[in-house]
Amino acid sequence: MSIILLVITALLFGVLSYYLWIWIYWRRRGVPGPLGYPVVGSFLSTIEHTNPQYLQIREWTKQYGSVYGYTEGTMKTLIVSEMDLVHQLFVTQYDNFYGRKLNPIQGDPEKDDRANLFSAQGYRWKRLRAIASPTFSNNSLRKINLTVEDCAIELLRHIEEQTTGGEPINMLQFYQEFTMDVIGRIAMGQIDSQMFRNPLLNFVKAIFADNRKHIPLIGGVFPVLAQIFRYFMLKFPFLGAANFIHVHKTMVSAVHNRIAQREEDKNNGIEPGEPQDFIDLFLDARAEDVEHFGESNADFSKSSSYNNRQLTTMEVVGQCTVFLIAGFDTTALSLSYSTFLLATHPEIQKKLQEEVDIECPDSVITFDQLSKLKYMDCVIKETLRLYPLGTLANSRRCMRATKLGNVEVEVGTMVQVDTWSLHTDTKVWGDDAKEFKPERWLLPETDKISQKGGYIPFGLGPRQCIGMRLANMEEKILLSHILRKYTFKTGKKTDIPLKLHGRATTQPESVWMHLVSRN
Ligand code: HEM
Repeated sequence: MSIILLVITALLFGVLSYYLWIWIYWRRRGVPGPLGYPVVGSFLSTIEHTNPQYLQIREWTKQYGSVYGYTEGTMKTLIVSEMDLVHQLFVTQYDNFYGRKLNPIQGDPEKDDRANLFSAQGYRWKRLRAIASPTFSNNSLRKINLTVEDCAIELLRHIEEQTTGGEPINMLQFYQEFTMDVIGRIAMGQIDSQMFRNPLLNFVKAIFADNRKHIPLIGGVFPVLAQIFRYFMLKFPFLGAANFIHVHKTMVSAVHNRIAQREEDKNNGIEPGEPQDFIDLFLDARAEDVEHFGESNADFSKSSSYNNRQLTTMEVVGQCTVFLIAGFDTTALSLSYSTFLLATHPEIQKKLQEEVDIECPDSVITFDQLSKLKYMDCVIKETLRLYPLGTLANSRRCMRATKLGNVEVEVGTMVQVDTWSLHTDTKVWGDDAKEFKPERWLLPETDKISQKGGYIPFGLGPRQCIGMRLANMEEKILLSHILRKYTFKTGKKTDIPLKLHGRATTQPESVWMHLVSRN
């Protein structure tokens, strides 16, 4: 009995010592930062939906400087907000940082059959990126442009219906309907518009909502149990992943239905036509007989000539799902922030309306007209400078021990860019860094800041956001259509300043606007 007690005590002591050792990881290395609490580290400060983690990180940067570290359970994260270090992380030291920060609950990016472009790393990422890239080429976007235009006109119809009595509307909700419609139609075979009656929307929205704090917590604090919990979580939706499982299952059946349809067409001698959506595009790259390619990342290097261009069925599902999730929320938020900034800066809104009136005089807005909207570009860029809503993705995992600035970074350490601080750093942007000034983007030196790592709303380097140009196109088309007819005006219900919340992305709670007709 006493031996059992002794063993248990020794085990407990060992486990506790391990957690304490990790907890003071950055202190041991002489790197400043918040300590938080033993075992959980700073998790309690980064996990609350009402206290967005990236705004918390910005607060810590004010306190600890541009390079500091914190722990979340066993996860060790170095925060950087210096332009030079960001450039090293994403570009010059890419080979040392080719993975992204992931919680162990998200699965093993090298083995998981559901890995997607966002989570994959090394060879696997390279293969997925090579297959997905043509989807966002100029030619593909030109075709997608027609669908986006169609969705914009449909949204305008809803706006008209719901603002006839001069009532304000929550633009965030309208933009979510729009982006969900676009991505549903281009990613997953949705035929017609389902605006304001899309059964999938609430499930996708809920993925970004606040009911799953225990999931990152379990993954971060008990990485050894993460895979077991993940297994049960995906089997039993009540454990917290119900919304994700629903979206995943919907995608699985959309992909399987399409495979069956293509088989039937083939048997009936019908030639495959042009790909209709992302499912078709990815199915064209599907391998018949492999379940997982099992690449080894051991000798991964940027210059490798690895060139397998095939996908497993589960990878097809994974790609479409990640495009649905990544493409829906981010673009709707970007539109919402632009709307808020335009309404609170009427002179800028007027200037933008003048540009749209001149460049887009006809009822249809063409792909080529979009490149003429120079001031619109400035407005969108400046919005994302002040509200870099997708900061979560601006992270990397150290894959080879190296040095970043003065800090020795060990394999497995995560590095997160504090994009909110970087984007308003007065050393980079000048004294007016916090002001909304789209004109700054007319100066050639501003674009140089982007190349040097000072402006990264879509990240930088080989893993830069693949949907950047699609998002830009959606925003330009929709804003042009709206601004030709209406002027955004704030009202009693508008939160000024915006109330921000969120975890994966940083979102306004609402963006209530009056849409005043220009006629
Ligand atoms: C305003 C809208 C958007 C913002 C602000 C945004 C932001 C970001 C950021 C910051 C990254 C990380 C880049 C890096 O690590 O260097 C990223 C990656 C990614 N984004 Fe976006 N994004 C947006 C729209 C979209 C859209 C429309 C899609 C797809 C339809 C998309 C799909 C992805 C994917 C798949 C990745 C991972 C790329 C990779 O690792 O190779 N995003 N995004």
